[in-house]
Amino acid sequence: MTTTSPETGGHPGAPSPPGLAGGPGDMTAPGVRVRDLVVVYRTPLGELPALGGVSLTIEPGTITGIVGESGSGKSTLALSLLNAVQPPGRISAGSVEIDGLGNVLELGGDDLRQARGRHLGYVFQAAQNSLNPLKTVGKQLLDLGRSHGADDPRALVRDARSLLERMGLDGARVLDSHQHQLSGGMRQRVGIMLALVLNAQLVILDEPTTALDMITQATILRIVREVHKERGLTTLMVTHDIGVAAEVTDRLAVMYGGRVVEHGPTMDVIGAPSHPYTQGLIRAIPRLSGDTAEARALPGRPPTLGTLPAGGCVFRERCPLRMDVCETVEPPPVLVDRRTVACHAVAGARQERVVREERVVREQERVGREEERA
Ligand SMILES: Nc1ncnc2c1ncn2[C@@H]1O[C@H](COP(=O)(O)OP(=O)(O)OP(=O)(O)O)[C@@H](O)[C@H]1O
Repeated sequence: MTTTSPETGGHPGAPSPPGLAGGPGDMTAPGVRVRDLVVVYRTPLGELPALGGVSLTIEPGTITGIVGESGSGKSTLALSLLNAVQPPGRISAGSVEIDGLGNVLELGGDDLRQARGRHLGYVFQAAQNSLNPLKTVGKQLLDLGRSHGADDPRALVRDARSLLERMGLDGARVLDSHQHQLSGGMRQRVGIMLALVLNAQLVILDEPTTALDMITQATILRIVREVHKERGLTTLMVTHDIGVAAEVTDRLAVMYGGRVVEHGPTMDVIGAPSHPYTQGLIRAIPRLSGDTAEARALPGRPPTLGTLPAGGCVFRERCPLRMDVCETVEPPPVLVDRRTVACHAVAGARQERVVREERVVREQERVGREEERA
């Protein structure tokens, strides 16, 4: 994670600092609509897509988890929500509509800095290495507050201390410390504090608990949930750990090869995964699948930018349900049992079920008519 703004070099922070007009009390959790988002990275093989047309609706007030294997595009998607993809990457198509902001991909310069400052709080991967080594955490906090118009530094410090203490740290001591005086886990919690302290309404956390021991991880997840609820936020949490997502999120988006392959209520997705990739992910984690006798790793490897197939389904090489159509046609997301799933086999099975159910209804109607006539 990093809390460093790609644009300003400072913490991008979060909107609506204490005392700022239009503060958190006036705000509601924003919804986010990502449509047909394509992000490419320049490589020796040319520009290759890390996101291949992602569409995802994040409901206001939810904690949405983004899960998937390494390289599936989770961080690229999180960066895109802030219009913060950096070279050699480039957003080449699509839109990201955030309530109250509009399409963030059309914002630039000061508008974008303001948007990040006032509406979006985030912690990116490697946050533990992103603090300024020359300044205490407290000094950096005050700089952050000043650059975002917080008019009550004492309230800011009070809030920061309270957040740090809730995460099991000595708040006053941490604020007086320089980066080198803090462990990696402590710095990670400082990053989370900085993302939350200015009351952003949309908070994006990229792997907030990696490198933390289990107890600290559980504490952080509890705080994220509590603060989310207390402040009425919309929260997006990127994690490669589906167990973490199960504990804290309301909704889950599963990514593979730069696509969202399944998205729906967390309990539904984990309890009865639809997409063959999600099924494989869950089967590989006995404590989620309940199948403690047998953790079955997904066969094969996830694709890299260079090995992603140009057409058809990106998962087909590893898919037990592979059909001819998967070779050539990319499966569009379809609504199945309260969730969207991008899979020809799942869509086909759903279609067959619908046809069967329609046949049953027609048959019942026919019998009913005959009984009436008789
Ligand atoms: N700066 C870059 N230059 C070239 N390719 C990149 C760059 N950043 C990411 N990629 C590629 O884009 C794809 C998506 O990467 P991304 O970091 O978004 O995935 P991720 O799911 O967040 O992975 P991880 O869990 O390892 O962080 C990967 O194939 C990755 O190698």
